[in-house]
Amino acid sequence: YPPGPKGYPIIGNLGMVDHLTHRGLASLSKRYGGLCHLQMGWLHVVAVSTPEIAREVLQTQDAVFANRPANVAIVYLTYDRADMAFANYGPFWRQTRKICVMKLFSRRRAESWASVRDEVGFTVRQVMEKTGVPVNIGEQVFALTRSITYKAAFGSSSSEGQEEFMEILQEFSKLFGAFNVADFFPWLGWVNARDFNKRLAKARNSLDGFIDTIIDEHIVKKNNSKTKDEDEEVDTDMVDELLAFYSENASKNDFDESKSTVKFNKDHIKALIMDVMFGGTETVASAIEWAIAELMKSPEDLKKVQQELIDVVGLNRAVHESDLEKLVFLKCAMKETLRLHPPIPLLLHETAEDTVLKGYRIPARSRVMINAWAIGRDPDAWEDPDRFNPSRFLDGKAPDFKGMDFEFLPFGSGRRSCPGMQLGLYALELAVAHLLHCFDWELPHGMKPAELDMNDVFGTHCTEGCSTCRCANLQVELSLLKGKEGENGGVYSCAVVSRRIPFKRGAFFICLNGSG
Ligand code: HEM
Repeated sequence: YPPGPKGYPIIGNLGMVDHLTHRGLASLSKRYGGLCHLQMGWLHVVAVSTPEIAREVLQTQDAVFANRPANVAIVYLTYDRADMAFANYGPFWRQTRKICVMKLFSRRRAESWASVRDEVGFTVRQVMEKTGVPVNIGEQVFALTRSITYKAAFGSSSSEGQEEFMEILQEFSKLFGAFNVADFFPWLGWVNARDFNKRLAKARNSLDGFIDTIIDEHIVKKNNSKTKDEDEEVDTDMVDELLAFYSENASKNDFDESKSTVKFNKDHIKALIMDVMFGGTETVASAIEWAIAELMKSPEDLKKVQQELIDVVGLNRAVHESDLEKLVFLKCAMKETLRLHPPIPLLLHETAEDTVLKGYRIPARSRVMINAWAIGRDPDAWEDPDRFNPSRFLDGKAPDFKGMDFEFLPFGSGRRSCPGMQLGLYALELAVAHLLHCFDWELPHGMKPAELDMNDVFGTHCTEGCSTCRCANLQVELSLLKGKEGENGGVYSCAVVSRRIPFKRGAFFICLNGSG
């Protein structure tokens, strides 16, 4: 195996589970090199932290590394990987991805969504009402991207039910990241199986209850519009698009590239909608928030972006989509933000078979974590890597994020790269352009740019706080594995959960003390 810290018998490096973050793995790579191996129970974990090895994984041996790892909760909550993000590489994934890229994620389609424009306009009006008082940009933009994806999925006029849906998503994200012994020791699956499985079933039932009704309403609408006028143009949402492929009894095993037809059942539609909600909400919100934070910290660059907006758009009208292509410096600032703060800092892949990488053995079903965050700050690839400097992208030879430059991977590269890139960039650029064009910003309470806290928290940023972990930023959830509730010596699993970030990756730990 590649070099890595020595582990204990049976549990291996499970005690280092808190190192499975972009920062933790970057620090291990300083010690063990760009390819590092950890043994987490039965699970082999391989971390990749250099552009050169990333190229080998995402390009040279792309097919071997193109599966996705999934834990017990993910398999159950995605209807046995009936979605695109967690489906393993194969005919089902290939055909589903083709349809999603053509029908759901194209830039042309995004631009036709009134929802992006309307929601950005709504956010601007909300900020306007708060002129003179501090605005919580993070909360504001998370609400924005939540609304964009919700309306794009279910219909542009509906915000009814959004809160209920977000609560369901929140429970999903807690379960995706909850510590489950079976993920590390499959033969210990019985330890907390009953309670955990009950929670999983409850969460999936809530989603079924919510989306099945929406799908049924869409089917009725589709049948009615057929009887009215076949050629009439109707405003379609993602459910409408996917229903064009609907067949009640479709099965994943029907997917065969020799057949030209593709059929989805309700589970596929639900799982694909969840991909969009998880993939497209927090990623874009986090990028907008970091972009504003970095520009607040760098007033010279902020001034340049605002001057460009004045030159291109003027001050007598709002920014329009067609302006975006001309906003060269703004685009550079967005690239620089994604370099320093990739919203998905670790690309999670899994090997389909045994392979050899840089002379080391990598077994089948290894979890491969490509550290896009560390690679974006690699001192061999970037000059002054930790400095926010959008001008570095003015040079035509600067790396691009389209997937061919392995030192810059905010959207990944190769087969599993982000299919929502165009859509994500569109929402990101439009939102930042509007916020900087409509308002002058300053830090609250006389704070100086140098005092701005630019630390990040891996995976979760809880807005609720929690007394249990004595840390105001994290909300943790304990579930009793052994012993009595509240008594010392009881063994708990303790998952860091969050209200804000739907996709939590790996930041969990075990408490061995009943008092918490
Ligand atoms: C700034 C915005 C975004 C960023 C930085 C981003 C980044 C990423 C990254 C890094 C991956 C994984 C690539 C890999 O494993 O190699 C990914 C996958 C994915 N993204 Fe995005 N994303 C963004 C926006 C979106 C949007 C708006 C959508 C949908 C509406 C979306 C849907 C997906 C899906 C479905 C996948 C899984 C693809 C697959 O496994 O085949 N993303 N994204």
